[in-house]
Amino acid sequence: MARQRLPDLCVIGGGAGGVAVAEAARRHGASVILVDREGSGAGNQLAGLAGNALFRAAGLAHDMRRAQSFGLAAAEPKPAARAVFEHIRDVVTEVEPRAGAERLEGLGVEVVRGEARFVDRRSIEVDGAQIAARRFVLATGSRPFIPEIAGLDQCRYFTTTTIFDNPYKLTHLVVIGAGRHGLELAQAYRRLGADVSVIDAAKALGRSDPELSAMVLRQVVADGVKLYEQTTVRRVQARSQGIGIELSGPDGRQVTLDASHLLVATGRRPDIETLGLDQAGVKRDPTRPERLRVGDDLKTTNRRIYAIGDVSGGLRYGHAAEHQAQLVVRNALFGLPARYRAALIPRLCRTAPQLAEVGLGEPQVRQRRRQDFTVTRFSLAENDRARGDEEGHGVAKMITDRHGRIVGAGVVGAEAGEVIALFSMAIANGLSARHLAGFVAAYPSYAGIAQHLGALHEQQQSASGGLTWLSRLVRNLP
Ligand SMILES: Cc1cc2nc3c(=O)[nH]c(=O)nc-3n(C[C@H](O)[C@H](O)[C@H](O)COP(=O)(O)OP(=O)(O)OC[C@H]3O[C@@H](n4cnc5c(N)ncnc54)[C@H](O)[C@@H]3O)c2cc1C
Ligand SMILES: NC(=O)c1ccc[n+]([C@@H]2O[C@H](COP(=O)([O-])OP(=O)(O)OC[C@H]3O[C@@H](n4cnc5c(N)ncnc54)[C@H](O)[C@@H]3O)[C@@H](O)[C@H]2O)c1
Repeated sequence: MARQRLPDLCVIGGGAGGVAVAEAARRHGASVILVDREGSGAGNQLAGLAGNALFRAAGLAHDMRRAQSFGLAAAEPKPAARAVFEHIRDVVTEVEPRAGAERLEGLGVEVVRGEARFVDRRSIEVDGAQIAARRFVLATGSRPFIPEIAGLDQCRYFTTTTIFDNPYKLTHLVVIGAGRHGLELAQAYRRLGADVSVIDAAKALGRSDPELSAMVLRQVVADGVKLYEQTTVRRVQARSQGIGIELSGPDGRQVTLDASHLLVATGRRPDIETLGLDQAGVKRDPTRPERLRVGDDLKTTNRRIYAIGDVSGGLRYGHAAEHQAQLVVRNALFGLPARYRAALIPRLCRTAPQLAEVGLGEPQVRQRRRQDFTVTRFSLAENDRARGDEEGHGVAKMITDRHGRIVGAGVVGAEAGEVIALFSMAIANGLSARHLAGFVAAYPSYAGIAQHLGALHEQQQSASGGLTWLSRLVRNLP
């Protein structure tokens, strides 16, 4: 057995979260070993980047078709599957080195390629070599969850990551799972010319505020995606040409779809099975054993081992993993308190229109004591930038507590992912609607939506009594 090493931190997994921990810890002078089974330091984040390139191509195709609304001749984009695939590959290849092992090594991180497995509470084994460390950070991400569907194991199907490796034309893409990933991809491939059907056993975009998700679903269906909700996939069958997919609808009606390709987008699960966690004393969540038991301080049941990013079982976003990385480094290196607040993490669905949410939504508020909260709404048709861009179909909602403090927001519309950042910052800093009303956004801009919501809230509060006595007093002054 090779000699043991004892760094300050050993990070397992070199994706979004692991790389962020390693970088931050090195900046503070800590010794860091990062172990990754691919050795690349890329993880699933490149899938996000590939998605972005695909959605941009799909957005352009859509704009070409609707160019007439802007006084230009509309044109059918004639997408070429291979050219779109090459575009996506080029974007990823350009960014990849920034996440790569060489850059980390340049920063002084020791990168070890291999599969990590705990041998006891303080050490792992990688390819026969043992590494003990003062602290470990689990950042192994997640893997696709593949449901048990009769015949699925006999079929070729894409997952939300492998679909980007496909250079061929998708004639009829059937997507199982209408969560965020399934719908984003369904709409994009539809706009790039494929026939697309999406099936969900429950409600499409069921994690989001239904009022907001309904606006997205309307557009996705208007684009020509066929949506089957509350529908079970009974069996899939590989045929000499394509795949047959047998469905059973909410009314018990049976339908068979003829697909050229199948995408399984039924969610993901933390990647923990091969880590030997029992040896390390890291326990699973008893109510959801596919997850770890992780506290707000991001520590597992072994206090020397943290879990961040997808493997921690919370919101699965690159920015969540990076935020958690900063908290862990503060705690592990300096003993500073770290408390992860999921309420600060923007949740973005990159359909068109985009759907972005942060903190509490209206459905959660309704479940709580509703009188303690105010929901302020603003139609994007009132925002001159959205109107000018022909993007007026949308709505923004802000949730405030009884002191006017912002506790949540949701936006459907163009650039929703940018607008939501203002609300995320407001929540992080305990700001209230008054602060939003008082900031100045450029005209015309989508950022103005946040300012308008703040101003609306203030007007509504003053109309309901708060400031009326003051205005009466001022009017009566000589
Ligand atoms: C298709 C797709 C699109 C997405 N789009 C977005 C987006 O637009 N915006 C966004 O914020 N998020 C997006 N996400 C989510 C985002 O990619 C993840 O939340 C993020 O990458 C999580 O970071 P992580 O560090 O937890 O895991 P990852 O980035 O997945 O990294 C995990 C790493 O751990 C390694 N590993 C696993 N097990 C072991 C082991 N035993 N030993 C050694 N190494 C191991 C893996 O090789 C991998 O490199 C997307 C995800 C997918 C799948
Ligand atoms: N508001 C939010 O909290 C929010 C919003 C969007 C995205 N997100 C994040 O994005 C992550 C990834 O989203 P995702 O789309 O990969 O997963 P997901 O879990 O959100 O969606 C998976 C979908 O697949 C469906 N499904 C599962 N098994 C099925 C089956 N056998 N047949 C048919 N349908 C089936 C589910 O009903 C669900 O709608 C989420 O886990 C979450 O972290 C969160």
